[in-house]
Amino acid sequence: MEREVQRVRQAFLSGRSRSLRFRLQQLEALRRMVQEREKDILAAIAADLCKSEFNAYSQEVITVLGEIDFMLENLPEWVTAKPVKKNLLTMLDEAYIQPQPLGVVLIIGAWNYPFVLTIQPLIGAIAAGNAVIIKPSELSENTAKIVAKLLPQYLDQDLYIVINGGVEETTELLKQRFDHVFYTGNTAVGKIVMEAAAKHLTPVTLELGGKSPCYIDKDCDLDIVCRRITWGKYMNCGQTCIAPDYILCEASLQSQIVWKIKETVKEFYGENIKESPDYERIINLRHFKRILSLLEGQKIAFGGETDEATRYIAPTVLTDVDPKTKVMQEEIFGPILPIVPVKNVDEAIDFINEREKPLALYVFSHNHKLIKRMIDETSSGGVTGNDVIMHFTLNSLPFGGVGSSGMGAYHGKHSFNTFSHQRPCLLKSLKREGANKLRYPPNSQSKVDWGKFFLLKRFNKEKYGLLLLTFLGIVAAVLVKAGYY
Ligand SMILES: NC(=O)c1ccc[n+]([C@@H]2O[C@H](COP(=O)([O-])OP(=O)(O)OC[C@H]3O[C@@H](n4cnc5c(N)ncnc54)[C@H](O)[C@@H]3O)[C@@H](O)[C@H]2O)c1
Ligand SMILES: CCCCCCCCCCCCCCCC=O
Repeated sequence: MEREVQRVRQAFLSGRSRSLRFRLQQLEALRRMVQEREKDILAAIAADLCKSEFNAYSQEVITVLGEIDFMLENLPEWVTAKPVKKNLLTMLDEAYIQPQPLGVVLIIGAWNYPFVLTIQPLIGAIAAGNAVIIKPSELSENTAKIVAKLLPQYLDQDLYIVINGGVEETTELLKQRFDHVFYTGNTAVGKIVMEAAAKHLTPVTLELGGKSPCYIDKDCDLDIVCRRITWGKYMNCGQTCIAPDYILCEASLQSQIVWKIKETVKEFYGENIKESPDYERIINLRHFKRILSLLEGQKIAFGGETDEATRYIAPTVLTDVDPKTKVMQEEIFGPILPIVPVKNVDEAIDFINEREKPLALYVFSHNHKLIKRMIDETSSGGVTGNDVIMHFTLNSLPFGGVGSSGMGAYHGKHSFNTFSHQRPCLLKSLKREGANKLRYPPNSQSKVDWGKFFLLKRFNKEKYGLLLLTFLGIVAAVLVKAGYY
């Protein structure tokens, strides 16, 4: 493992990943890979999650292609140095921020959307000029294999490598020194990743999970609300980090919600859900059994059917759920939707704030003020009002968690920033030494007074203020040079 990381570091030190031209070429090659090998990629995702080609394409491939195009379009502007405002003491100097690659980045992918959650961070890391070691999740083994097979056929083979394996390999990898670790997965492993990275003072991005609440106000169109929630909850069989985990609503709405979700499930997946090409399966037996254990002692309003051989769990809704029960203590990450009755929006806000900060928050209402209030008085990684999931699709929004749902963010420019160092640069001249005498010892009250004036004085009319300051600067420089201080 050490040798592999060393090889990638040597490739980074060669400097070839840094030029804009090279980054654009690699991103174009990645796009070609996705387009030319689309069938292989979709087949691998299907084998891992029993996902139809249509679903895999719209949930994973579109996002990846959109992200590459967005990078190609904007990268030339992002990589350029950005001049910054100056003060009087640096008026004649050059001051700018230069984004630079961090170095060698480790990306640990997740299994639930095994392609997009591995490749989208890779796009950001390449765009920022880094070398990358990619560790796909071994739970989605088919996608892991196809990623390891295809990437070297299209990308630089020393700068971007794939290492496959499980806990043992990840543990070994995490002993190495990286310049950034980007991990997507559960909170417990997130802590392990952060602890290992801390040994090298390596910064981390942790894309974790949590129980994302969904508040339904009584002032809303329940037909539409239930259709949107049904889509987001049962997509990928509930194995979505930002799936609505549970519903909070007034008790009087509960039976209507149950009925409308049940009808929508029929509309989406037909009478025989098992036969629907749009309904996925649970990734493995361990997760299947974990999800089933969450049903114990619950009132099942509909659903609950299971088949261990195919790891099928039907779309399920639970009513009058006691917040103290197991299903409300951990992230469900499966097709079970508990409804917890609350008295009103105040109680819903308290309920959310008494728990760990979730990755997403959903609130449905015609009342825009109520939505804004929910946003103001709670915290979560992201929010979608009057819909679910969709904030993930907008690459102008940073995607990430807060508190126990994660740290850092990515997508679009936010990925570029995550994988870049914003290097502050100030380039001075070796001339004009007179002005510098102001800060050299021996110090004096008049030097301090001039320093205060130059560095703290604010002028309303910036243009004229700056001219005046420049003039005063020259006077000060002449006085200092002439030995008046
Ligand atoms: N924020 C996001 O974008 C995002 C995306 C997908 C999933 N998630 C979260 O991920 C969670 C479910 O997925 P999961 O794959 O983490 O669940 P999981 O419990 O199936 O985790 C298994 C993964 O953890 C690794 N692992 C286990 N022990 C380890 C150790 N000691 N050292 C290193 N690695 C170890 C395994 O190798 C494997 O890859 C959910 O909480 C979900 O919300 C978040
Ligand atoms: C054919 C219509 C296209 C609709 C696009 C819908 C995109 C959904 C994207 C879902 C991706 C969710 C990733 C979540 C990451 C965490 O698990």
